Amino acid sequence: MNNTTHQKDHDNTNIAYGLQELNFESTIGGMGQENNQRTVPLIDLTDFEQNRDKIREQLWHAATDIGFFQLVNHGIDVATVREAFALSEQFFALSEENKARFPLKEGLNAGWEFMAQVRPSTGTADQKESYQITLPHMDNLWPNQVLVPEFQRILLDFEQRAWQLGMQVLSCFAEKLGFAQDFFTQAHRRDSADYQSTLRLLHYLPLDEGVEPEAGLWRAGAHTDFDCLTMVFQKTGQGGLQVCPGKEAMQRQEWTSVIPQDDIITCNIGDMLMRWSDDKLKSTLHRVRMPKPDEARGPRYSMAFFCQANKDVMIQGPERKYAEISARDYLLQRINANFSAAKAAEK
Ligand SMILES: O=C(O)CCC(=O)C(=O)O
Ligand SMILES: [Fe+2]
Repeated sequence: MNNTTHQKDHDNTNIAYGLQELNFESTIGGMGQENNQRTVPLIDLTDFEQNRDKIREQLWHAATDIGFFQLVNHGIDVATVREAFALSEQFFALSEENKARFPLKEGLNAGWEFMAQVRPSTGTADQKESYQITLPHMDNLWPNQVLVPEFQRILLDFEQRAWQLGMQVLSCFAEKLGFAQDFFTQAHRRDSADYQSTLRLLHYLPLDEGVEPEAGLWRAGAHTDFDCLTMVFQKTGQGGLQVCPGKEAMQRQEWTSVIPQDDIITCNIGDMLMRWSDDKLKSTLHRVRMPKPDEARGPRYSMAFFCQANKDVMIQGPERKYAEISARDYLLQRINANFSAAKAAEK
């Protein structure tokens, strides 16, 4: 097989994969029903190195089964998490004019956007705004010391801590997949210009008093994540995240609520790691629903850290189930697929 044909085969595989994902996403945007019998496993990271064997098995079980797990005693102090949340709230409280000084850099996951994310599953914009930090692309995107004092210093430190914890979790998956323990750490090097892991601050908009939201609106429409591992920091009492794990749940459109807590991090596997693990680790569909009439109508804040392999890293599982693809091309393909689906939904 010559190089060109070989390349074409790869492309076809990738396109087929993308379409399959999309068809599936566009059928899953409805309300469905709740099933709160299922639970998301809670994994205690106390004395991680001493307990590595046990923790590795617990992580693997959760990630190959439901694709979601929660971490407790994870080493990021709750005061540090609250400090980051406080800065996030200060940023989103700025005037629109001030926030608009830090516009999202298209395709780079850096900067501020307001209701700009349209999900293929729903065809509507998520009822949220976000500010994303992706280290190589932050020129002109940091609010200064007058606008939000200490924003840059504290959030850079927080990003580093989140990265470190993410790499710790990924080291367990690396071992189970037969890779070196630091395999994913090398693939997510923070000092590289190809780094594309992202810390995203999220502000889901409050509901107007006495006005019921239109049907079909979501704080975050049903989706799977593109990355390897997502770590979501949430606040006690600010619920809404729901997961739909596996084929059976999907057929019945059954959604299970995740209970948020300040000192717990909710994690999920993304599509990139699912592919990298030859589909052993599960990237599970999830969404953030609007508050019900009897629930608090205030804003919801969360912070998500997305571990996305550096652009130049080649992705292929130990069993070579899928063609090799660079992390750059993989993400571009997923983003483009979403973009065309959003366009199609507008028509
Ligand atoms: O805010 C949350 O709880 C989840 C956010 C999420 O799923 C995402 O940003 O991909
Ligand atoms: Fe997500």
